[in-house]
Amino acid sequence: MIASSSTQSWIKDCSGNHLVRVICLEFRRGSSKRIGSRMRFSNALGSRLFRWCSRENHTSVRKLLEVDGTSERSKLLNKVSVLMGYSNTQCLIEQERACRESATELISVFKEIDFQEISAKFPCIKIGDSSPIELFDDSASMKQNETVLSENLTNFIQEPNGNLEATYEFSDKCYPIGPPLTNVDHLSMSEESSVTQQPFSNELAVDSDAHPESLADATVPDCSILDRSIRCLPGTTSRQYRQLEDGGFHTVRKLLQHFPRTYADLQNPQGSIEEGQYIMLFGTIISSRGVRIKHTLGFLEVVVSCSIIENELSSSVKSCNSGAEQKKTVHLHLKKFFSGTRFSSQSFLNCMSSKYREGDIVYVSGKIKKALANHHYDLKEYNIDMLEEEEQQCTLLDRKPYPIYPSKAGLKPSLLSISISRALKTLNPDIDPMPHEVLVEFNLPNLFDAYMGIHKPKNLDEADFARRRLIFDDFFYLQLGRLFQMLEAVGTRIEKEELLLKCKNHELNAVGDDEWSPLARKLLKALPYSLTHSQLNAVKEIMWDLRRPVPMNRLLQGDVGCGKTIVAFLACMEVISSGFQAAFMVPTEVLARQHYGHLTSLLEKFDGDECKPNIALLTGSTSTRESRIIRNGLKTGEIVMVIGTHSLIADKTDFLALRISVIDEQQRFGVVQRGRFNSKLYTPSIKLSDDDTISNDDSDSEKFMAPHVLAMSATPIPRTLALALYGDMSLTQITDLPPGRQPIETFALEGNDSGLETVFQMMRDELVDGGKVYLVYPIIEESEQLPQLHAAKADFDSIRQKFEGYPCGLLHGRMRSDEKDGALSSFRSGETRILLSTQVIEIGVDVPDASMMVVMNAERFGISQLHQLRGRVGRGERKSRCVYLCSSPSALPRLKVLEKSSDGFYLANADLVLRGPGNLLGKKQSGHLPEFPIARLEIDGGILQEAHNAALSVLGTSNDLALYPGLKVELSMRQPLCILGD
Ligand SMILES: Nc1ncnc2c1ncn2[C@@H]1O[C@H](COP(=O)(O)OP(=O)(O)OP(=O)(O)O)[C@@H](O)[C@H]1O
Repeated sequence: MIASSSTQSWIKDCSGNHLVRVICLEFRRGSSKRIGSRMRFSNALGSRLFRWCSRENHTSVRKLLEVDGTSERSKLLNKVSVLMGYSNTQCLIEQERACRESATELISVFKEIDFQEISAKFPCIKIGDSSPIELFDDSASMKQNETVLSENLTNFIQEPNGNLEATYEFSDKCYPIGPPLTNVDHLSMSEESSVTQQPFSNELAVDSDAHPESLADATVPDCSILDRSIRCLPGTTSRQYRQLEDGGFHTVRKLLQHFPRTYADLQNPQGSIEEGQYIMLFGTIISSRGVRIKHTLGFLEVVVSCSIIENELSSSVKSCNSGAEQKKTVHLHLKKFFSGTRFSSQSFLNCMSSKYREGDIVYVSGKIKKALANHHYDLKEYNIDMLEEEEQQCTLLDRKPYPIYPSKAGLKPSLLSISISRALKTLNPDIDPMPHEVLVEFNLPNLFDAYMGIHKPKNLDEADFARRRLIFDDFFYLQLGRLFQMLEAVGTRIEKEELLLKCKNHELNAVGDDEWSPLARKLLKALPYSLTHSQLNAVKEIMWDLRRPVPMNRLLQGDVGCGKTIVAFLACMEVISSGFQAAFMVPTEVLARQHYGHLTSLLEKFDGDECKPNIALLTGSTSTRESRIIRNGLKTGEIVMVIGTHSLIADKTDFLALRISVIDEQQRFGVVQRGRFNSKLYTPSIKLSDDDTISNDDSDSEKFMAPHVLAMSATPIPRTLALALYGDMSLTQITDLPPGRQPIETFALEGNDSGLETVFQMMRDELVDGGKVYLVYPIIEESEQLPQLHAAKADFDSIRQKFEGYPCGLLHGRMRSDEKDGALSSFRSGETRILLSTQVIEIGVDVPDASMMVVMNAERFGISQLHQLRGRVGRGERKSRCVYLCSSPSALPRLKVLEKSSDGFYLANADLVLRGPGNLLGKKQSGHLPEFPIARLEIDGGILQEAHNAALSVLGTSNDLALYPGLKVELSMRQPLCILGD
């Protein structure tokens, strides 16, 4: 071992005496501590030396000191001793012992060091700072630690009764994160030493069972503790940090939000054990051995002894007799085989078996493979969780539920469990940013108790209570973020309060139809029907919103065919009447044309030409010339309303004074697309006409405003889902259907030959009766991969032949838009009586006298989608029928749900439960649905509503959250933009 003389002198000069102290202490530790801690201290020493060396650029020393994770601690000490001029560690120790035997002597030597001189010479070296640098990478907390440590050291030097070992012990271990250190900062030395006398950080941090109040003095309230790096967790090795970080657990919060998938019952189950049975038992390791079978094969066998209660019958009989529970002991043999020369070596196997010590309490789960002998069983597919910490063993004895964690990113559940326990110990009881009144109002535990309760419950009720709080948080911050953003867009405090009031009380705000603008009243008059009760209420509510200077953000929701379109048209007329423009965006061209046709036909019925608004249709297939003219008209204000597809939000489409944007089938547009309308600002002072019946006096001060947004959803999303998705939107629901509608008779049949024949007969009857039939297909052309699927194009000829005399049409997404338009208008006019189509008709197609629908391969569609399709019939007064054909009988039970109910909300809930919320919206949309770590929308809707109310009341108290800085920080940590799904 060679080291340059300059290096040797550097080491000697800079810190020789200090290193001697360290080596002595390390050496003493070596004879008293367990392997794990020895390694940790070695690493700390090594890392510190590395740091010194690299800062001084002593590459030769760095090389010399290179130690891998498995190096012996003594090797490292030897290397350092040699560098310092001793022949080995033993020699160093002996020489040192001769002159400094006691700790007092060590102190006096330590005091002899001229720290100032050394610090001046080597500013990079913090004398006495033995913090485990490698274990931290949070630079902020590092700096804090360094300051505290150097202060501590200075204090220590000045403190005559200081104890070097205590200081070393204090500084060498990991530190509790941020806040406690700040506290230490304030402590006088005597107070501090009383803390540091204890073994580190587990004691400094919170005892899991301690009462919060008792800890309040020891910690500084700080919820940011949750977002500290996991590198602050005490007792974790560098390797474990790396593993955890690789698994995505970068922060304490991430760890704590890894919730148990279940809790094991501490009572080993009653009853007998049988082959093939899956068991979960607590037990004690009674032996562990590594056996080498041959050159390349070996195995590890751990035998666990578990005590179980005899089966119920015998137990009750015996307990009657003896008055005590009858227990029997079973032995589980857990074998793991290793192949390859390296892994079958005896030393490797011994090393593996040493991990399982006799007497250790473990939790074993797995499948009984076979009985080896009486009460001895071989286990397969097993998992073994070591209950390493005393606390966990207490849990066992106290019969508390034992949390079982799902593994993640290949991390062992046991590592996760231990790390979570460590994370819990670093928590303060006052990490909770939630206002106390919210906790009281909604009967919730505080966050500290919730984390404790979910990870270390005393009983299942406590776990449940904790879960409720954590679900509440998931929803609360989502709602708070959305509402907060909504308020941000509004100017004054009064407006904000008004907006919040509106969110709370729907019924308060409405404008009677006698107060509507002339255009809206004219449209109402032109309708061949009168509005239903809920249509009327919806319009009144929207009109109220339109008269306010703040942008409306409203979701109009209603079942298929309930008549949402006319509500939106009336809102547009109101805005146009006051001299502004309206945009109506739909997801498909077919729908855009249909709405355009519908509105123009209504406008034709207006008395007098002079007041007819100028409306336009702008879609992807509008010719360049025509779209240029339309865009120009919108820019100059000549065109007051445009109906179209995505082209409406294109950058080149500019409006002079866009005041409302209606978005039909809004869940088909992303949040970003919806938001793009907001960038099409308008100036309230610019109006297209002088006919201003709406007072805008109060908005004079505003230069620009975002347009009102009226989103419509034909997919009946359950209220909970709507709230989660659009918590920032006011919700209006149309709950009734136009009068005269008859329930659609629905049948779910197997699409075999006889099923098909039955359906064709039904079709014939319908056509003879003057009806029109939709035939819906899952695909356009036949597929070799999916031969069981019927295809629209492939079936066209055979259907035409089968129903001779009844003209057929074809409609699918690959047709040109004029062809699609032609197919639909032929069907509408009755020129064709059968329309073979793909699901392009699912959205909004309105042919009121279509009276029958047959859906081929219905198993390919979701329940909500099938309900939506079915909504294409039964839109008039004619009795309608819908048949779902499926290719396999196994799909029938699911389809039968549709036979029983035509309530879109009920079906959407059923779909939500069956498929999960993400799927309900389709792949493309599920990105906009927030992911909740613990909550499930399907079942936790009630808590979502409470969280929504809580968010409203918090913002009602403090619009900008100025009174709740903790909540604001928490909100920013939870990144509301991600929550929004963008
Ligand atoms: N109050 C009413 N009385 C009678 N018919 C009505 C009434 N309101 C709307 N309708 C008619 O009901 C049909 C369906 O209306 P509309 O297309 O607006 O429904 P929707 O809610 O948009 O449904 P979808 O979700 O299918 O698009 C239309 O033909 C419309 O003219």
